[in-house]
Amino acid sequence: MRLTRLFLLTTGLLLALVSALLLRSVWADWRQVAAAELGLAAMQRAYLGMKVAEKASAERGPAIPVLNDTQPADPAKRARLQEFRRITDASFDEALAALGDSTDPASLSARAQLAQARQQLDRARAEVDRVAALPHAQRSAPGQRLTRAPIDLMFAVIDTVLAGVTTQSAAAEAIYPELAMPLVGARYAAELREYAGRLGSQFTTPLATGLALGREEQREIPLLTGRIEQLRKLISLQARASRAEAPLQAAIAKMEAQYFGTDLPFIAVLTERGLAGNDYGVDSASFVARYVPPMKSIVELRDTMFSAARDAARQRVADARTRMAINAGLGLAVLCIELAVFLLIRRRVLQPLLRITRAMNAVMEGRDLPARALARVVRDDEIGDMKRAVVALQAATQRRRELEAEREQLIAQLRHASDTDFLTGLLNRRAFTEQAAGLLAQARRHGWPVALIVFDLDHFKRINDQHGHPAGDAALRAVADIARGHVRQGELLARHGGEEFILLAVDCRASEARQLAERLRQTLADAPIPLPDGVVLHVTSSFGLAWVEARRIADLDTLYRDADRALYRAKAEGRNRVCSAADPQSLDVT
Ligand SMILES: Nc1nc2c(ncn2[C@@H]2O[C@H](COP(=O)(O)OP(=O)(O)OP(=O)(O)O)[C@@H](O)[C@H]2O)c(=O)[nH]1
Repeated sequence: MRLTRLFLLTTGLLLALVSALLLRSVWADWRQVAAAELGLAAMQRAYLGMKVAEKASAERGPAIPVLNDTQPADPAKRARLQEFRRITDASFDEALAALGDSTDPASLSARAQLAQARQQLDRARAEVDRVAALPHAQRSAPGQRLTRAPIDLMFAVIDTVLAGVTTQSAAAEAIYPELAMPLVGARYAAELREYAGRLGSQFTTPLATGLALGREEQREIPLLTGRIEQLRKLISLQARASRAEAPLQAAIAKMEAQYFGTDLPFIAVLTERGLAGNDYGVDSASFVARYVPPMKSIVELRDTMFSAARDAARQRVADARTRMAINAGLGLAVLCIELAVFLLIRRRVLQPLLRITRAMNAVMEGRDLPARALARVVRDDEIGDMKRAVVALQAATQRRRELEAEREQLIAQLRHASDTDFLTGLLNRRAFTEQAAGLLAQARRHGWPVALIVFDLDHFKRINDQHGHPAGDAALRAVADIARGHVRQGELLARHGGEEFILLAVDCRASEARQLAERLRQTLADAPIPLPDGVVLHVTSSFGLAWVEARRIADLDTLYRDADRALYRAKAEGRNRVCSAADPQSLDVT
């Protein structure tokens, strides 16, 4: 696998892994936050339920005077009842609004219980109004006790509301088991407040009507007192078991002093009096004024317990949020660092390595290095070392290539020099012999006829003698230049030695060879040759021609011998002419 692909794969896998871990951690933290918030919301709804119970309970206070009102009715009493009803309704509305659209089982159940309680309250209020509208004589007739039934209906409302409180409180306790004590304690305190109210209610009608305690009151008072004592013990047990903190201890002490220290003994005295006759020693209003205020200590205890639970739950929510933020922050930081490391490795190692690899390939293949590869290397690490090594390698390779080129050039020059006649620039005899062998072999292969023309300047010695050796050299160069102009592609022209030249032509018919020799002879004879001293010479040349068909090609020496013989004849026959080797058929020039 390529290094880049492996790196990308590893990077992707690691990033995916870290992201998955981060998401999992944040998700778990988020669930904890959500659960803590849900528990806190359930707690607050339970508290609103307790407030509903408190307000609905308080509504009984002004309902009793209305039920026992004489005629004509006192509008102030009814106005007071309406005010209390409004407060209860507002409390219901608030509790229902707090439940909102929540669809968790506890909220659904609490909503149903609150709705049921409200219906019960509506029925109870209707009953209060119905009974209050009856003639006073009918309501207060001994034995009728019509005024008690609506109050009993109102008690039922509180039972339903408190059931809803228990539902919400249990939902909160499930999330905050460690807060069970303050939550259960607050619930007990709410119940205690209710039973304290009910206990008081047992006296308001007898006090208002001036009657002794009836059978119902005689039955209810011990039951309620017993329940109140039971709740008192449960609350103190809860507080003791959880080593309640100072504010809670103070609230319990205050309740002990105020409600249990003053109200309950007061109730005991009134009960005794109510059982003995109808001389209670207090009227209804002063009973309420004396009995109700100490009950506030129960409500305060309830609120103290609830506040303790709510504060702890809020702290839990805040802690869970902080934990989630820290974990998410740390996770993100790890992700960013990982990404940065990957990018750094890619930029500082992988990409330079790729560039170096490409550069090395270029060096190996003899290509030019990319400009970036040759840029000044500033890095002082292993990658920098590698880059410098590649640049040095490239420089060495370049130098080697230049040396090789120089050598090749030198060899070519040497070869040219060794093949060339220094005076005329034509092939020398050695090179001619070498190349002629190849040309003859080629002619044999292709079935070409071959012609060899040897020509020699006439009386050249005289030129040397009369004009000097340099003039002879100039004449030789001039003749070579003229002869070069008659040579076609594939023909070989050389200075054979001294003032003798040689020309080998292949794929050339005998007549063409003869014409070539004649044309060259004529041209040389006609050409003026200026000498360095200003004299213009005319020189003639004698030609010997040997021509042979392909099938009869022997070797160069044989061909030369024939041509040389013909040259000899040309000299002998008077010079400035072309003589052919004896081959009447082939040299039949027309
Ligand atoms: N200037 C010069 N002369 C050369 C060179 N090579 C040979 N010669 C001269 O060429 C002359 C050849 O003379 P010969 O062999 O007698 O022939 P010729 O004078 O041309 O007479 P024929 O060939 O019989 O017509 C000699 O004097 C050589 O010195 C050369 O490279 N330069």
